[in-house]
Amino acid sequence: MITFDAVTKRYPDGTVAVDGLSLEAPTGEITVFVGPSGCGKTTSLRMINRMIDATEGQILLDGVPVQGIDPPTLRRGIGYVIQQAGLFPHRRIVDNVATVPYLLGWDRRKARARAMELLERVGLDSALARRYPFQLSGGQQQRVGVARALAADPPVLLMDEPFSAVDPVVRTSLQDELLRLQAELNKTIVFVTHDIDEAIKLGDRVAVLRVGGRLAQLADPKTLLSDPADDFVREFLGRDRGIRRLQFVSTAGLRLRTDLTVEEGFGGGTAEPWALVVSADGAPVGWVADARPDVLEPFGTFVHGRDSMRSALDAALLSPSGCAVGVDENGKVVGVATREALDEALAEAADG
Ligand SMILES: Nc1ncnc2c1ncn2[C@@H]1O[C@H](COP(=O)(O)OP(=O)(O)OP(=O)(O)O)[C@@H](O)[C@H]1O
Repeated sequence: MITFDAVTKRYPDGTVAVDGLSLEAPTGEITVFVGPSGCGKTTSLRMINRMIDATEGQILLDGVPVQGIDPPTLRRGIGYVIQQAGLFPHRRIVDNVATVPYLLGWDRRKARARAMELLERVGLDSALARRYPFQLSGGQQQRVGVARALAADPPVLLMDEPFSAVDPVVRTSLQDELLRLQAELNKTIVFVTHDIDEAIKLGDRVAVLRVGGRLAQLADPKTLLSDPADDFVREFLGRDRGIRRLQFVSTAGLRLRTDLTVEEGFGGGTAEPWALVVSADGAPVGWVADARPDVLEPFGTFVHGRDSMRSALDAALLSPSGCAVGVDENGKVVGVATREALDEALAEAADG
């Protein structure tokens, strides 16, 4: 656990970057620092590994003040990932990843074997190991950055806007990869971003900071969206807060109808204006309207019980029928969520 205890950082020119910050980043969880530019996120992060020293207050690592630990020893237990990866340009990828093991005096073979294992872990082809950083895409370089930070298996990982220099598609896959890795590794991660969506996706807990380095709110993402502490947090969360909150509402209780499907090739219809055509192996094929039985209309699916209400609503909006198709993990239709059922579930979500 990382504890900030009334931490203040005043730079020599008088700028107060962080002001009386107290919070805990629990072991094995991702704590995200988010806030507008200049609110002290990077300063707070760098005080953990003593790249910057606090002016007042203290930071404790599992109860031990970091101030009392010499920086090289401290940093051995703390991986650090920054924007644009910060790789050494003249070292091959494998040697970039093995940097810390080399510093720790591991023999070359063992360090390289560890690097190769990590490259695979972060989803990189082993053929890339012999390349130099400039021969990799931005997204691949970020993965190498993560692999390098994990090389000595540190219990703590500090990540400073690690994914903000890549395009949105790559960014999403890097975020997914981090969550997958974290499910296996259970590191104590402190992650800095200015992107509230990234914070909500990745954080077990999210600390919203305001300029001047003061904590505006510390909460899990669901609470943040449903119960922002004040106008600043509400504004920072953005306009579609209500919709985004639905990503934390399960579809397990969403009522499905099974009488709105027809088997492909059998023709006929249902008593309703719309019927969902389903293939012989159970996959959805398309919607047909009463009035135009020969035309297949588009559909949207969600995995019932696994995906969120946000996905179900999105699926409904993709189809002129206004209904969302519930499928199982194998993509087979389990039922249809009608507008009424979605309405009911949304009303419940609004109450809860
Ligand atoms: N070395 C320094 N000397 C003086 N002021 C500094 C120094 N480093 C940062 N600051 C100031 O401290 C405040 C917090 O900076 P910090 O980099 O921690 O913010 P941030 O939230 O990470 O910002 P961004 O999202 O723009 O990276 C800013 O006002 C910044 O200008």
